Amino acid sequence: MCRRADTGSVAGMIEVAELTKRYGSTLAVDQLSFTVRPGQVTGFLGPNGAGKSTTMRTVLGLDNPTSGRTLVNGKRYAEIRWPLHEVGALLDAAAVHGGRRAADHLYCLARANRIGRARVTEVIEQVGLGGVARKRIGGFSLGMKQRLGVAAALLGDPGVLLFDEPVNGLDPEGIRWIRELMRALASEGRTVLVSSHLMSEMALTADHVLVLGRGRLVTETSMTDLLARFNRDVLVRTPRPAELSAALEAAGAVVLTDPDGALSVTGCDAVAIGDIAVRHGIAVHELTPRSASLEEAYLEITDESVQYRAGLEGSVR
Ligand SMILES: Nc1ncnc2c1ncn2[C@@H]1O[C@H](COP(=O)(O)OP(=O)(O)OP(=O)(O)O)[C@@H](O)[C@H]1O
Repeated sequence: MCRRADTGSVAGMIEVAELTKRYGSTLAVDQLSFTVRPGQVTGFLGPNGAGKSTTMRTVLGLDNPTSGRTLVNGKRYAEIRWPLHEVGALLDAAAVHGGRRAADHLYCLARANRIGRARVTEVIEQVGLGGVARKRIGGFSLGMKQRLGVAAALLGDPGVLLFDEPVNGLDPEGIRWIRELMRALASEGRTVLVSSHLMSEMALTADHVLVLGRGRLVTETSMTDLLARFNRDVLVRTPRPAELSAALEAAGAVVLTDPDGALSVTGCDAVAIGDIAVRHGIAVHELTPRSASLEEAYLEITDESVQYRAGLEGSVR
């Protein structure tokens, strides 16, 4: 069961406030603010180099902000007495000591956080590594290392979890396992923040989405709203295209005629198009709302951010 820190209304929350991180002349994160809430999977989306890992590393106290702050359960990471009990993370699964045995790696972490050996056995079983617990990590596949990383993240039964690109390099079975795990953790009331550069991946896992572009928050929305925003047009097939086009245009729609005679209609939804056709006594053989693919939608959003920034750089500053 999920343990909760006694921190009032901020329990289970990740708060990023006005976070800026520079590496020399590189502005990795730029005045970034958002809050991640419990009980849902929050997707942290953005192209490579957008600043997702840097933000996560800062939340986990592995990097210091240039300015601004990050809080978990209302505290800076460094102020959390037994961190694994409050926040678990899977960052770079490959970054483990290959000479160690899997169980010993987890015992070390457990001891440092006052966690008993029984819990180590429990998480090893939970992630499906029971059969290789005494084996050296050096011989593990990436998928097994990923499972070991997840075991480490779950060790203290934390209410807040961060996963950085967790499906990278996994086989289909491993990918499904990670997705189901994240959904299960959120349904237990935990806060789950997961980064990805793939919109299609997020569509299958996330309830809520933060989109990052060049270190800035480009958009924050529910996955349902994001999908709805990218309804593109309605495909209409009719034996009387010229008459239906005229009727639709008279109602304010924009109508394009495809080479095969089908109509692409914007500015009018499928229901309104159907009603107009009936009013004019025109038969309709197909009426299909079309939306941009998720990847197209994502490219459109992140592209907007690039243009916006280019515009800014060329203006008042
Ligand atoms: N330790 C570092 N030193 C110098 N520059 C860095 C460092 N870490 C990140 N950066 C730079 O900061 C920017 C943001 O990188 P970051 O890894 O946070 O992005 P990301 O969205 O996680 O992308 P990716 O999916 O490729 O990891 C990039 O330009 C990157 O090159």
